[in-house]
Amino acid sequence: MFRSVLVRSSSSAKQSLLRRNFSSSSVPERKVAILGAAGGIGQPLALLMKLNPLVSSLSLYDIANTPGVAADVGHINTRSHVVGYMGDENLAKALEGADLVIIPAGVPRKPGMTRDDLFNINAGIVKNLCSAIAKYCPHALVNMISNPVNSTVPIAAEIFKKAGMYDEKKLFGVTTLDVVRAKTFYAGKANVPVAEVNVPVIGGHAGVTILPLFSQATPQANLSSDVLTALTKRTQDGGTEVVEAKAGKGSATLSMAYAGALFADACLKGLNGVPDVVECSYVQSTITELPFFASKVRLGKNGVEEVLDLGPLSDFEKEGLEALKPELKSSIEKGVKFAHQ
Ligand SMILES: NC(=O)c1ccc[n+]([C@@H]2O[C@H](COP(=O)([O-])OP(=O)(O)OC[C@H]3O[C@@H](n4cnc5c(N)ncnc54)[C@H](O)[C@@H]3O)[C@@H](O)[C@H]2O)c1
Ligand SMILES: O=C(O)C[C@H](O)C(=O)O
Repeated sequence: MFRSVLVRSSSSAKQSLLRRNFSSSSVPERKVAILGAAGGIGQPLALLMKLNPLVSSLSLYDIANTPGVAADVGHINTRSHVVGYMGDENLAKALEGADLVIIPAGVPRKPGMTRDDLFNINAGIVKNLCSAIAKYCPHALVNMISNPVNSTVPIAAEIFKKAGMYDEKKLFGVTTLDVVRAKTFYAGKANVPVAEVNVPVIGGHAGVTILPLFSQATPQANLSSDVLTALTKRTQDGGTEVVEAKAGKGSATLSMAYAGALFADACLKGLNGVPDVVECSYVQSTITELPFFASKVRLGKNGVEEVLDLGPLSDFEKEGLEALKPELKSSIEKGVKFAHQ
């Protein structure tokens, strides 16, 4: 019985009342689709996006269990209209009209695995979902969470190119969790209020390809090189720290949902014309010789408005930058090759 449109958040009369109320406000209508919405990240991310007043329509898609998630989240008395969709045959409806698609679909790591060990399963999932995006919402921004992000973003780009709709300004690998972690760990060591901390994180999203730039952290603190080395390593290993603590029950979900919601909110603000929205993200880039690279990005009405320069790096960070390039290059090439098989 759940093979077609599944759960509506409230009666159609109530919905049209809501639409009337909001159409008179200056907040544009925005449809956000989450693919993998019933998963460990998908559920709390659905909750956080339901709380975001910039969202008018929330589309929750998964291969299983979306009826319950949509019914549950849909009862929350916030702006958006929630619809759950399940199964391949409903993917088109889930995507049609989406302004932003967030993809946390795929398997997570277990202890002892690298993110690249997820490639064989997740690459195929991402390929299929991106083919559908190309068909049903080619103008949407895409926030890729599924790992290995260093490869899944290039896969998405190639699928979009094949479909003739690739716009490099609209494809983002979500690396916000690295920034969230760098801020938390830095605030602890620098003994400054975490809410005031900013730390850019560049490169990619796996091990040494994650490079926090503590030399650019604000507020600056006089930390020793040993402390900075340890902070860098902890940021690079943050995902593994969670995978090990969860002992076989998956990877970061709650902090990732928070990070995913932050990044999605920034994308929506950019789409809505809010000026000076800057976040780190893994995007098509020319600031290094690598075709995809995470750095600070200014978001605007069409997605990426500007990929910002790296700024001055310490000698330690310069070494880290050179050290990450071979792994990132090979992950990108692996993704590109897969998309053409
Ligand atoms: N970018 C990051 O910083 C970051 C952080 C944490 C996790 N991740 C990655 O996010 C992914 C999801 O992690 P999780 O903990 O939510 O996993 P999970 O297993 O709890 O949830 C994944 C969900 O995807 C769904 N799914 C599988 N195939 C699908 C398809 N074809 N279409 C739609 N949905 C599909 C599953 O049914 C499941 O509900 C993993 O690849 C993980 O490594 C990335
Ligand atoms: O570490 C993982 O496998 C999940 C995610 O990429 C993370 O950084 O937490």
